[in-house]
Amino acid sequence: MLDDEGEASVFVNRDLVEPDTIIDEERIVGRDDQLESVVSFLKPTLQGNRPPNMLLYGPAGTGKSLIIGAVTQQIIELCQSKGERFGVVDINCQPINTLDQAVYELVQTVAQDVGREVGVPETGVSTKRKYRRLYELINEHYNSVIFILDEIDLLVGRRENDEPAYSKLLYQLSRASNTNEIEGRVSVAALTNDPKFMEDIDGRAESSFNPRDVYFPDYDANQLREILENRRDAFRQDALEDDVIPLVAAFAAQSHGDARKAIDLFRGAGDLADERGDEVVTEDHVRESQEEIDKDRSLKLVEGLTTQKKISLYATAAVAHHSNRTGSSVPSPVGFKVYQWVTNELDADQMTRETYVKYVKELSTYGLISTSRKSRGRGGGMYMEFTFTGDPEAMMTRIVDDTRLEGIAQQEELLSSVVNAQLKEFHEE
Ligand SMILES: Nc1ncnc2c1ncn2[C@@H]1O[C@H](COP(=O)(O)OP(=O)(O)OP(=O)(O)O)[C@@H](O)[C@H]1O
Repeated sequence: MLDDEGEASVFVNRDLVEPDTIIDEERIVGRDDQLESVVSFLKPTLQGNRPPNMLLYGPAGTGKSLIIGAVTQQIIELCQSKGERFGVVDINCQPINTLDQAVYELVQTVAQDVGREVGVPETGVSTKRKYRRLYELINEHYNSVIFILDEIDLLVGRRENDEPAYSKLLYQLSRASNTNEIEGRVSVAALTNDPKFMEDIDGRAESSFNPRDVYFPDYDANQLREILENRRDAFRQDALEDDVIPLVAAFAAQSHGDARKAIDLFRGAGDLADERGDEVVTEDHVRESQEEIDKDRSLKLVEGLTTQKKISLYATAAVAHHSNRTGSSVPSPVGFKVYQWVTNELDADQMTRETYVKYVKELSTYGLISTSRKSRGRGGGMYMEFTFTGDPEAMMTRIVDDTRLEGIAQQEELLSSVVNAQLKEFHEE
């Protein structure tokens, strides 16, 4: 039974190992160059000039949000001391499907920051009106503004063959001060995991956005170790066995040097010790916690997906699994063809190719799939290539537990021949 005294915990400040906690600058490790670049790009704001736009790119968990967040926070404070208002309008594009929704999200973010009504309905009015409301709020409340668009590459929009939504948004926002729609100074910082993001941008958007690049490489095990050392005070002084931090860092370094994963594992090991009533976190807690994370990740992922995302993932895994070719990477055009075949068989709705690619790319944030962009050679255009980090067949089995896909699973041979016919066609084109 619960009692008043409660169990002693290995943590004294668990917040420090929560991924969304904003940390002080002295806890930031190994990002001096990036900090310096972002500071130098944004400095003109303090001198009354317009800063350049920026593209912050690099793999997940490498500090992009952290660095831009830390620098803009300082600028807010410095501006405040001069009686000026610097607006930081930060949105994550991952859950947003259309340009219209993105603009609405921007209006909402500003309205909340300045304590005003949103002032436009979410649906039933034009995107233009939403832009107008956005500019109105900004002009009334900020002297200068930065838009931070996280996971920008996932804002693709819905219409096939149309300019992607991210391209339109970047175009509009980055020219809003030239057209005097925003009276103060404006800059746009786009954050992405995709190193070749700019290749997909429309020429018009490219020239108005025209960003300065800041690259965020993976952390190595030493840097991860230092990041964790700097948060050691999340735990009671004597609560960590010596090998815990190096082991957590080593596990995280294996999965692409992602600091978020390191912090999650660090916290997970502590939680496990607490659950068991152990006073000290040991290597065993770390190993078990890592196993739990691996198991949970794919299970939770599949459970939480919408049917459309399940079908997209299933079709992609089917290509990887049934491919007779060496290597199990999946070219997105082939994955999409198989996705179309599966949706036809199921008589389910069919999304556009862009949406299919967006869904599969989203899965890379869970570390189950890695993505890279490929060229088909001269004039052949670009496509994404997906590679599963684990076993694609296990993934298919998980998804089939969703009853609607059982019918497909029973036609394994047919599925396999569809996959290989599509792969053949793709490679011969
Ligand atoms: N250099 C660092 N020093 C200390 N902590 C860090 C560092 N880099 C990242 N972290 C921590 O790791 C977590 C993930 O970092 P962040 O959100 O900035 O990554 P990101 O590059 O924006 O990733 P994503 O592309 O997934 O959004 C955060 O909790 C952050 O505090």
